[in-house]
Amino acid sequence: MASTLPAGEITLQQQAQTVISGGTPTSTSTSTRGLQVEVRDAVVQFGDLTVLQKLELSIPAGQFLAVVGRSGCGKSTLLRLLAGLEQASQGSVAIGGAASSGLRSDVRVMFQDARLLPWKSVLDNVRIGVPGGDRSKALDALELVGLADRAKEWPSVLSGGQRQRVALARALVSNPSLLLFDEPLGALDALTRIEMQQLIERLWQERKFTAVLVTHDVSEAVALADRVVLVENGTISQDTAIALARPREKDNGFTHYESSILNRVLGRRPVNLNQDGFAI
Ligand SMILES: Nc1ncnc2c1ncn2[C@@H]1O[C@H](COP(=O)(O)OP(=O)(O)OP(=O)(O)O)[C@@H](O)[C@H]1O
Repeated sequence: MASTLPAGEITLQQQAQTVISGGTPTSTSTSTRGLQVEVRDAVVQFGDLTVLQKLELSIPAGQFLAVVGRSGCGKSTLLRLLAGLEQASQGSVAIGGAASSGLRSDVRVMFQDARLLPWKSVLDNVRIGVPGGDRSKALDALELVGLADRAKEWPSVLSGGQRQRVALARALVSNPSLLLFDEPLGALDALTRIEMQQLIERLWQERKFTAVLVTHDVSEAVALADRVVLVENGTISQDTAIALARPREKDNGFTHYESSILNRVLGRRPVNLNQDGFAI
């Protein structure tokens, strides 16, 4: 039967076999090291629409990078390019020094919707992400996200935040070296969102994977990232290193970064802030 899905879309079952599992698992190693990412002159087009235009981006191993920008600017396209789900028509993408040619077992993606398989238990959803469906590793991953006691339940009885925790466990269970987050917290309430941010930050610090977070929320980007890049007109138009200690407080330094990036996203003139965080 011909597929009725739009181009580029994949079924839940295919996701289970590809994005979630990252292609054919090749390793059960528990040691994680972040992968370096190099994007050179990348062009991505959909028909007549050029979404990424000679984009250059270099991410050192282990860095936490956030990608912000207006809706439709190409953030998810960039993430999909790194995941091997899109191909550049020009330019190149190298992950860990190797030219990217599709899905890799050491790269995982976490999306805004948890994309759990409804006919599988919480535990079995996490087992999808690990070579051989290793039960004890899946339980360990559920423990990491605080949901080991829900292992036998169906995804349908979990809250939205709990489903995202399961998705995080599934992304982490094979110890990826590059974890790509596409607005994973966008649909969560404010408190759950902060808890999930703290969880992601803690796991990133412990596991030392390279993280790329696409988010609409500049505050979230400044809270989590070592560096925030703005995508505009198909390329990186602003690149800001966030020199703030962790865990980050919403103090004047935080507000300074947040306003400067937000003003640029919105195309406003730069605002200088006094030491109390007020515009001058
Ligand atoms: N598979 C596709 N086929 C055709 N057009 C596409 C495809 N994927 C993305 N686009 C188009 O590319 C542009 C960038 O989309 P993308 O999802 O990368 O933006 P975004 O910055 O992530 O947006 P948002 O913040 O709203 O999620 C949009 O105009 C979108 O319609």
